[in-house]
Amino acid sequence: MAEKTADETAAEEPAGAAPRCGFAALIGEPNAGKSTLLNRMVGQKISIVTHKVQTTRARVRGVAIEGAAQIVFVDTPGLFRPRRRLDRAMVAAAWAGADDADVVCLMIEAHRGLTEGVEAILATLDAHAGDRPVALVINKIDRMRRDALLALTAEMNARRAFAATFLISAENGDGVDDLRRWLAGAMPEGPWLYPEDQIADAPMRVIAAEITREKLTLRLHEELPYQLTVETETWEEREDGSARIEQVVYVGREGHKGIALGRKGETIKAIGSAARADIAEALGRPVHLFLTVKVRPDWERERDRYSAMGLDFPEGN
Ligand SMILES: Nc1nc2c(ncn2[C@@H]2O[C@H](COP(=O)(O)OP(=O)(O)OP(=O)(O)O)[C@@H](O)[C@H]2O)c(=O)[nH]1
Repeated sequence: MAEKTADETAAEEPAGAAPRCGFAALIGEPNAGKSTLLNRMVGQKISIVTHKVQTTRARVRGVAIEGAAQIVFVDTPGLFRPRRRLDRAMVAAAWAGADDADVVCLMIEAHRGLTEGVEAILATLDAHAGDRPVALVINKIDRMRRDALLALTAEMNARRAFAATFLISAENGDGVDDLRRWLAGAMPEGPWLYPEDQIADAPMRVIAAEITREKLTLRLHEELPYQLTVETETWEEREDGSARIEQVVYVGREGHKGIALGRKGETIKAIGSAARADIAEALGRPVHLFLTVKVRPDWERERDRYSAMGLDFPEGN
């Protein structure tokens, strides 16, 4: 038997190709399908998906492995015209994610095409992308005819030269493997950043809060769309292997507290049990979840609320 070389003993990656590893950012308007795509590529639910816009608040990352490459995704909040302070923090976080990445994917919705919002992103994109490759990802192709898709591909590429264009459906998986393979090839050569079994690096407390917020958003629909945030306050590992978690739901107004609690606390109870089930599944062990609803009219102006969501606090008014 031939003697082992240093390379063979060190590398966990598949033999043959040199290991690659880098960062990829998905940018796009709210609701483009970034979280759905990320969940599909990464294969685990780490960023919440709802029919609502602007659901991604924390900069949650996931890692996909493709052959000898590891792709670290920065899941960015949707990009839109900022109006409030929180909006500005989210937009700044999205661009910061793009600035950190080796490859940027601009995701648009097939049936909406080149919207004003996409135009606004294109106007800022070059300043952020520099020389790095930018791929165009046209999502939701299940909602559009093939000839119209080809026309949109041509229109977008006439507007800007993209390194590659992918026609995908994040929902049913069409085209996603091609995109992942291309991203893998675009990653710089270098050692892997994460061991293979560690695929989400968002702290579990943040993921647990995101899960509860997803349940609140699903249950409360139009009643309280963005004026709430969830924080994990305490997390206690218990001897029997379960976790005891206390979370606070911050709402903006007294009236919203009543909506979140529901009659005789039924709403928050249902939300709590749905969230508990998902958190227990994500953790792989039993969870005791305690939710409290608090009114905090100024939470959008408080620095601590931002750092709890993994966002920088924007200066100014
Ligand atoms: N028909 C169709 N719907 C999709 C597809 N991908 C995502 N969606 C839906 O589009 C909606 C938004 O998807 P998300 O993944 O939450 O979008 P996002 O870009 O992460 O949204 P923000 O977090 O608000 O920025 C959800 O209702 C998805 O089910 C797709 O390929 N086809």
